[in-house]
Amino acid sequence: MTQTPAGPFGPAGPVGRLDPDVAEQRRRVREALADLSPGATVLVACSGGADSLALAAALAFEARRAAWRAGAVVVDHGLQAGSDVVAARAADVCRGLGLDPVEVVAVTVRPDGGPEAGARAARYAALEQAAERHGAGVVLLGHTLDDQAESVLLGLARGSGARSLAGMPARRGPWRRPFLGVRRAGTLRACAALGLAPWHDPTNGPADGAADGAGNRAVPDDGDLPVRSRVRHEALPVLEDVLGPGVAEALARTAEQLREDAEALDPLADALLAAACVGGAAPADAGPDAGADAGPDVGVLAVAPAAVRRRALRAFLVRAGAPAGALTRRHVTAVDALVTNWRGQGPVSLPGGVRVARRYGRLTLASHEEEHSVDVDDMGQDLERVLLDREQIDARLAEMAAQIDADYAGRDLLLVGVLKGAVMVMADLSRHLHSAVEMDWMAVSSYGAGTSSSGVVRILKDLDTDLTGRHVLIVEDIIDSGLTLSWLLSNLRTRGAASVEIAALLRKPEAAKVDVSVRYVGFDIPSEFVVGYGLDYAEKYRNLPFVGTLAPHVYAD
Ligand SMILES: O=P(O)(O)OC[C@H]1O[C@H](OP(=O)(O)OP(=O)(O)O)[C@H](O)[C@@H]1O
Ligand code: HPA
Repeated sequence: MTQTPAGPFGPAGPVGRLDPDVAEQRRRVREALADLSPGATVLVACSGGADSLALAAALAFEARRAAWRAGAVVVDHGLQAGSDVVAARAADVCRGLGLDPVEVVAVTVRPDGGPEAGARAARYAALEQAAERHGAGVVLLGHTLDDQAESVLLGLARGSGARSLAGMPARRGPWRRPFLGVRRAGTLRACAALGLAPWHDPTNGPADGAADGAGNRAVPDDGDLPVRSRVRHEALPVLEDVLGPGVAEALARTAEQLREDAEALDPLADALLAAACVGGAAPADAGPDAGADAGPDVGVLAVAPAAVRRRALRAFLVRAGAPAGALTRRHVTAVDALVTNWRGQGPVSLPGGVRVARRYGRLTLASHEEEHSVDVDDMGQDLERVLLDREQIDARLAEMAAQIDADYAGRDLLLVGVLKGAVMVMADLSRHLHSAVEMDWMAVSSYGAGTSSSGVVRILKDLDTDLTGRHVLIVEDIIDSGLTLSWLLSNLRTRGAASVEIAALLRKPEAAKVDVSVRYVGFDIPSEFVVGYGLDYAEKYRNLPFVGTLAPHVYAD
């Protein structure tokens, strides 16, 4: 096929065989825009570097054939002296290619989050506005296979997840990247074949075609070459040398595979989050005054595969206001531990001032005032898992109190607490009662420092109150073997009480050695040794605000 020359920057190359790189790049643009109708407006983001210049040339050529209106936007980031001159020159080249409209947009780069991120944000915002101004539904970006490979390598080195390793998509919203399968060297060859002289960004290292596909200006790192540029010029060539050619292509393929995986997993994560949020206000719905908004149910999240659950958590955190770019795997792992490794830990602080706590079996957005009143972090190391959190306990005690109020209506009630374990239950249960009750205390012991009942109950402190004719309710933290309460029940019944009943927060049905009739039970729990909320191991852990099991190392010590 022969070409007609069309000026120094014209769409056609020198007369003769069509350059294979030019042909391939035009084909890629044609395929990327196959859905556009004649008359459609397309813009190309052009920095003047080889990638975006080759893309601009391919677009200009294809636009003529397909009768699209094709223009270019050159973003001047103002990060280097003379950047306006470089931008004006790039715009001239685009005009020379026959693109119209062509405009230079100067942007102010905000340094928050680093100059590179700031430049990217400013550039995309400017391109979006330009697309709107010109009625363009599509903006072409010149990222190449090398850009993709560099991103994947950087991501791998930083331990990123599949979402960021998946690199840049060929299409999202108005953005299209026709050159993701094109090597950077190919854009340089195409420019040479077309007689185009690309601009070389000095901060990008040795001359190779300069800024990346979307006109990204790399920003010097400690006065050194930017990291990305070093990956390009040092790391990738070394890898190709050691592993053989094709490393960049392989990395780009990895991105493609991970993108497919991410695309399959993201909807599953969205569905999981939606299911977990049923019954609670989604964080987005919560008003600004809400101290703690009901978030996803940990029970629903916990049974999901880790890959889906962690994605769902990430989505929850981003919706709650944590900036996606600042959320690392470490953050998500800490929140995941609230779901899968709950040891009563306090709220997790995240970027963007977001704080997530676990309350009432849900992840909630915690306000700063809402700290745990007891810092359990030291004791938390000794715990294996939380069996009942403080909210579950409190809710159950309120129910039990309502029942007790109803059952004893019109009668004077004497609560007998069994020291020491029942202190918390007595304090919280009695405060949920609406009638005026009396309290007395007994201290008995059957466990000492061990984890199983000796069966021998000793009275360490007896009651001060005469039980004759009294309605007595024994308040206990736990019924394990039942030996203590069985003994206590018969002891108190010999004292002339009108009635003696038991209210116990916990009961271990599988551990019962004797049958004890308990009128009010908070929770039946498995036959494991538990601590917290009054329950001790060798006198420790009584002050934990929840009930949990101890890690094996505690017993081993
Ligand atoms: O059903 P059982 O197997 O008899 O166990 C239950 C008893 O054990 C605990 O007391 P502990 O003797 O440990 O004394 P404490 O309350 O001072 O911790 C608990 O407070 C019960 O009173
Ligand atoms: O599981 C328990 N933990 C602490 N104290 C106890 N006393 C009886 N059972 C227990």
